[in-house]
Formats: sequence, structure tokens, C-alpha cells
Amino acid sequence: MKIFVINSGSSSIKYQLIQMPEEQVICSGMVDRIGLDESRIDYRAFLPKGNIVRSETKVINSHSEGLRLVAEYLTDPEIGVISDPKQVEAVGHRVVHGGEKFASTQLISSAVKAKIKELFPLAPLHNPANFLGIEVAEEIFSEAKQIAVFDTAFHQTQPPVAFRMAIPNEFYEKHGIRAYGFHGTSHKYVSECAMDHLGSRSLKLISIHLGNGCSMAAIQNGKSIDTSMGMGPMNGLIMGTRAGDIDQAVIFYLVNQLGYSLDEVNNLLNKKSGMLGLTGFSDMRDIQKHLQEGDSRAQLAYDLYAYRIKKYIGAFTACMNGLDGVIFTGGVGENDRLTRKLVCENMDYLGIQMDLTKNENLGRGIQEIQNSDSKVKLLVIPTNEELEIAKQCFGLLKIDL
Ligand SMILES: Nc1ncnc2c1ncn2[C@@H]1O[C@H](COP(=O)(O)OP(=O)(O)O)[C@@H](O)[C@H]1O
Ligand SMILES: CC(=O)OP(=O)(O)O
Ligand SMILES: [Mg+2]
Repeated sequence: MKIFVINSGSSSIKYQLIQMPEEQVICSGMVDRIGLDESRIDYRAFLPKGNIVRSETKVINSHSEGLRLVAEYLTDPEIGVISDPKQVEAVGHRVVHGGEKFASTQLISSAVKAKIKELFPLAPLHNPANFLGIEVAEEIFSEAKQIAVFDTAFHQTQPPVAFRMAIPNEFYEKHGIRAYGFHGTSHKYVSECAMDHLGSRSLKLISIHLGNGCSMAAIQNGKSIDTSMGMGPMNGLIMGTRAGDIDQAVIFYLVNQLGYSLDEVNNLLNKKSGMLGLTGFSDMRDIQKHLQEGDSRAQLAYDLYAYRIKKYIGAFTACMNGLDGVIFTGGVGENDRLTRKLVCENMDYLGIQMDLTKNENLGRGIQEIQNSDSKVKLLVIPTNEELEIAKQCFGLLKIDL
């Protein structure tokens, strides 16, 4: 069965065509910088006759245009991998916010779409783009089953003590104000990999997903029991452009003393803060360059970023009353050795001791980077949200057949 996976972000669409259950990636790529001057499409096909790689820079005004272009690549007589969109049997969509309604993967109906739309205000950077991806895919892959895999679903096992907030009960009961948690597809995928790798499911794990958005999850016996993100994907860790945890007094000060509107506060905390606010750059590779040139702001930003992660490791270890393994994943977690080093420094009280040489010289696949005295396993595990989405879709359709 061919499953097309779409991870539709605010300015990009990541995609993969995967043959299931073989888990064979037929093609993958990305449409980036949608709506900006120079958009870019990357396409990589893995064919028996050899791999084909194409990149094109052109104006792509909308997600709809971007996905249509991807469909043209997929069906191109020379470099394509299918002859007709009808050969795609299912389209799996990453949907960031599923609220309390969706604890599992869903076949998309008009009711599911209405709920995704209702949740726009809670994930304004993500759900509208996810929704658009669904509408366009319904047109292009009109005969395929459309399936939503929610970032929030994996966290629905959290107990009330982790997800409730200390505000009057009616705000939860009538309005669903609570913590939900995100990046669930990634946390689930890497924690399953870790449990397979370590040969046990009775483990206390902390998964640290560090991409553009960053979050951590406490995972006990394979179930998420707490996470650093909340009602929306804003709080917790310091991220590329998001501040993460912030004192509520700051918001009142911005509004009452500095004259900010609430939209301006939202924009400031979501899009202009985090590493961007501290250094002028949101990408760790740029910040590293400045760090090497002796930029003290870059040093402080790195220190703050790692310190916040340490705090959550301490908190989650206390909540689980123990810790067997820490997983680093996401673009930063997988590639940025300095972040991993700063996070694990001076953590021997909690049983965390890194092998600095292993941390510097990573191989491919799952890597252990603790030293021989460490009680806690330190793992670097490449995430694969697309494969996890394909697995979830395949599982759902198998039940349905
Ligand atoms: N070699 C690298 N060294 C340090 N950081 C990196 C490297 N490669 C990627 N990154 C970081 O990973 C981030 C992207 O992570 P990714 O998980 O792909 O993000 P997302 O899926 O949230 O868009 C980049 O913004 C950059 O900060
Ligand atoms: C939920 C979230 O923050 O997603 P991303 O990291 O893709 O922005
Ligand atoms: Mg991501």
C-alpha cells in the first residue's frame, strides 16, 4: 500500500511517499519558503534504476500550488514514481492540535475537519496550514483515504495532575483549558525505538525533541505522563523563535506599561523570541558560527537553552521517581553536540554522565553516548515523524479493512 505523508507547516510542506508495510521510502522532499520571493522544491526519488534528486527555485504562492507541484513531480513520466495520483491509497496528515477529542489517529470526515478548524486559535502557526494541506490533498488524491495523525494524541495518557491548571474548574470543564502537549508523533517514535534498543518497556524515559519547536516528554512504560508544552505549542523549552516558559507578569507589563496589543504580545512571544530574540538568529548553525567568533550573546543563549532543558530533566525525574534513559532528537538534538554536552554537564547526581568522545563522533542510527559509569542511558535517535504517520495510517486501515 502506498501512503503519502504530508507534514504541512506554516511556510513549508514536508512530504514522503512510503510503501507499507515494507516501510520503504519511494520518494521524499520538501517545499520551502512558500509565499516568499524565492520558494524552493526539493524532490528525491529512490528508484530501482538509481536515485534521482531535483531542486527547483521558483515562486510558489500557496500551499495549494506547492502540493500541486509535488503531485506533478510524483507523476512525471521521466522522474516520477507513480503514473497516476490514484495509485496513492492513503494520505497521512500531521495535524498538530487534536484537543481532547482525538486520542488516536482518525479517518478524516467533515466532523473531524470541523474540529481541526475549531482548534485554530490554540495552534495558530500549525492547524491552519494542516487544514489547508487536507483540503488540497482531498482534491489531488481524490480517491485516497485521508487520515489525520495528531501531535497531541500520544499525550492523552497524561494524568490530570500533569495536565490540569490551577484556575477555576469551569475553564477546563466548559472551555477545555488544560495542557495538551505536542510533538507526540516524534516522542512516540523515538521512545519506541529506545525501548526496542534497550530491550525493555518497563523504563522511565525522557524524550527531548529539539527542532524549530522544542518539547520534552516524560515517558513511563511507553506512556506519556507529562510534557513541557501546554495548551498550545508555546511554553516549556526555549525554541527557535518561541520564548517557552515565561512569567505571566511580563505579559501584563507589555500590555499595561508598554502599550502592546495582545496580538503584538502573541507575535513577540511566538515569532520574535527564543533563540532569535536572544541572538538575532533562529537556526543553531548560525548561532554556532557566532559563538565560535566569541559572541557573548550566542554563549548566553546556548546556556539559557540548555539550562531550561536541565530543569525539565530534574522535574521529570522527580515525577517518575527515577530515570533510565534520555533521548535527544530533532534537528538540534541529533546534530548539535554542544547542546547535548551543555545539557548533560554536572548531572552526575541524577546518574547522567556523558562520554564526550562518543558525543563528538556520532555514527548513524541509534547511538549511545553515556560513559561506563552512567546509570542513565543517553541516546541520540533520529526521529522519523513521516514513518510513524505512515505506520499509524496503515494500522488504522488494517483495522478498517
Ligand atoms: N548540523 C546542525 N547543527 C546544529 N543544528 C542543526 C544542524 N542541522 C539542523 N540543525 C537545527 O535543526 C533545526 C531544524 O530542526 P527540525 O527538527 O528539522 O525542525 P522542524 O521540523 O521543527 O522544522 C534548525 O533550525 C537548526 O537549528
Ligand atoms: C508543535 C510544534 O511546535 O511543531 P514544530 O516543531 O513543527 O513547529
Ligand atoms: Mg518538526
